[in-house]
Amino acid sequence: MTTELRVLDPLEWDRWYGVLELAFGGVPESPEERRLWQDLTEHDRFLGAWDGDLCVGTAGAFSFRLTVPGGASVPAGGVTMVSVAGTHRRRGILTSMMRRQLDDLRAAGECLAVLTASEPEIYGRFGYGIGAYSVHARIDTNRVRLTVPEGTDGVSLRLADPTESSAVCEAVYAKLVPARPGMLARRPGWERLPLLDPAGEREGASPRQCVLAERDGGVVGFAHYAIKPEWSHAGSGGTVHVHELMGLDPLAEAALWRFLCSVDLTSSVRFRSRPVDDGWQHLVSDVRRCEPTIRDGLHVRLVEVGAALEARTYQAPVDVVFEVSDAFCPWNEGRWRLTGDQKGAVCVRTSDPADLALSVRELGAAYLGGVSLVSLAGAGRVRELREGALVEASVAFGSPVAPWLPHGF
Ligand SMILES: CC(=O)SCCNC(=O)CCNC(=O)[C@H](O)C(C)(C)COP(=O)(O)OP(=O)(O)OC[C@H]1O[C@@H](n2cnc3c(N)ncnc32)[C@H](O)[C@@H]1OP(=O)(O)O
Repeated sequence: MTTELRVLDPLEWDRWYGVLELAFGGVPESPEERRLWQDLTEHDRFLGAWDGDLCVGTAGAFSFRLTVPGGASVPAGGVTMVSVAGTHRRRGILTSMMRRQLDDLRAAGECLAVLTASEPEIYGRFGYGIGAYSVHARIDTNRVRLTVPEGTDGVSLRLADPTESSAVCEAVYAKLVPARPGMLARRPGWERLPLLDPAGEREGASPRQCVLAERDGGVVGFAHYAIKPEWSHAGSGGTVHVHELMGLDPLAEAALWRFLCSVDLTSSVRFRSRPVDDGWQHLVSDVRRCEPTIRDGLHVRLVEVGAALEARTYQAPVDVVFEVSDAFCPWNEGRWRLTGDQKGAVCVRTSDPADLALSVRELGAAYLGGVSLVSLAGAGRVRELREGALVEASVAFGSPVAPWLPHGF
């Protein structure tokens, strides 16, 4: 069998997307969700695998800008909509699409590729490491109390229509993007993503609601949420589902959490995909009862090791030589000397002896500062060849703010 890989023709989008839908189980998406993804498709960066006139594989890359430690906004290919038809699986089609895509990203000068995975096992072989994790939890508001910081009462709250308040919410979001590694600057059109609320997918919950946090006449935070009422003979026990919560400062965030934890006729607040260092954990009286669960979030691939390591800064001075292995992108293989600090970095090829040996996958995991090189070494994934180099590099790579990607793509 030969399959041909080619750039997606906009006229073929429906057939192409149908392959993706089927690979994910065949439940049709709502027309509004389908329309959103069609509008966001960057056709010249999306690929189809064709067996004759049959589409059998899909993959795309969005043109993102990703915040890296130090606050720079770095071009990154956002790998998405990857699928292979069930009739054609395990014949190397995914591998051929990943090959073409990474070559294309490199040619386009993007030193990073990122994705969220349907299954974490798929992408390690292509050099992706898990660079950001997220937390899911459920606050039992009958049992768990919230203690908010002094000054929280200075934040006022106002219910708003999610669509009408989109611009002010986006302004808050935009201010937060440079402050946290892993966040993506919104491209035009992406402001529609948080408003996506297909009626058929609410599972008994209300339409999306919005509360704005305000101070001194300005919006300092917002939450998007839905309420799922529940009644039994014992009374009410509804759930608040938090879809997004963003605050410009701790008081705004605390005011929003307090509001969500005190919605009448509800007894729990559920959320998925919050940062691992989120403030709510320190506001609640009983974190164990909230059953926090950690999950892989953003997978990171250094397409060009040198350029990627130069694009971020380092929280402590570092001068190390990495011996990098990268079977899938051999142009990265070999020794690289990284020298850097909080102001900037230089990463160049060297023939000096190596201090640390690792694969590009571990560099991807450590890149955003949320996974320490020491912990990777503890699993045997990083080898220290010069005493002291591991701690030096691990400290330098760390980020005071945990990396986080608030949404999938
Ligand atoms: C960023 C995103 O879009 S995530 C979405 C990913 N897509 C999905 O989950 C949809 C459902 N799954 C699929 O469509 C397909 O099974 C895919 C895309 C995951 C894999 O496509 P295939 O063409 O079968 O992969 P391919 O044949 O290139 O496999 C390459 C290797 O990866 C392995 N592999 C592929 N998929 C998986 C998997 N889900 N779990 C573990 N290993 C896998 C294969 O066994 C193969 O290993 P080998 O080289 O040692 O034999």
